[in-house]
Amino acid sequence: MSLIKLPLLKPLKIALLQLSAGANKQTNLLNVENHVAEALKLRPDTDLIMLPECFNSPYAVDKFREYSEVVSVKDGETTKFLSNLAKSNNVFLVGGSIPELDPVSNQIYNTSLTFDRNGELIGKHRKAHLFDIDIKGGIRFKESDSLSPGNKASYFNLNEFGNIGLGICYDIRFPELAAIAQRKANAFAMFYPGAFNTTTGPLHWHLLARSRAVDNQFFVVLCSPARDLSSSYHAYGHSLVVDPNGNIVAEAGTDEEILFAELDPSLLPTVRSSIPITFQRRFDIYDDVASSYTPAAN
Ligand SMILES: O=C(O)CCC(=O)C(=O)O
Repeated sequence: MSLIKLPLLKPLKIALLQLSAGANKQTNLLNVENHVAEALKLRPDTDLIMLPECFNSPYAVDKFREYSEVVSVKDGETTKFLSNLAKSNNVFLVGGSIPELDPVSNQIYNTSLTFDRNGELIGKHRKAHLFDIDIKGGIRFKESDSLSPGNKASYFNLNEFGNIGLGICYDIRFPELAAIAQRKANAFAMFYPGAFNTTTGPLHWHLLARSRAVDNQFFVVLCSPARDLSSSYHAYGHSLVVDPNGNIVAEAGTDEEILFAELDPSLLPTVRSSIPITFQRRFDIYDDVASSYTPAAN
């Protein structure tokens, strides 16, 4: 079995900011700015900083429209803020997610924006799978009451570090997005800003992160909000970094925290030659998956 020829990429040093977000947007943005400064004080050689899902607003279906903004480096408050933050600190920034207002359709999306070191917007992902669940005695949440779904799988280029894929939270339950990033973009990692909760977090958070890592033999990075028991939604916390072998290499607790890790892409060829599933895929026998029937929900 031959080794896949991956270009020699640089290890990526990352910092995940596990933060809580309250009702005041300016306070939330200031909290981000302060934690970016703190992360870079602790580790000045950090290449990339990642924020959680919904870092500038409460995570609540009835609040998304009120907090939504257009995505525009010129006119969007949070887009401008993130762009300046990336540029002034000379870091890549995976900007968690924000409620986005599409000024043409008037629809709201749960959208993640990624910036390069010059503050250029290099990636935008609209959450493709909306979190509509109803667990008796657990949690009921219906994003589709106010949000619309995005309609594409996303992957971006981080210059000398290579390509990453990106999904948002519930997107992690659909292995196709990660597989597309690996197959189409040769991504070395999948990033998911994600706000699991105290019901589904203990059930599936680690399992899903490790599954996507093992499926694709790449890194999986999850950045959660901190848990805030005074808010209506109790985020799980436990921001996580999983290596291409499915090992958890860094994990946060439940409070606000900065989690550091290094993603070394030289691990990928080693893992892929040891257990060669990446080369053994049988697309000749599963090429009709996308067109197969969808069972009715009820
Ligand atoms: O999939 C889950 O259990 C949680 C998903 C979620 O909280 C979200 O998509 O925001």
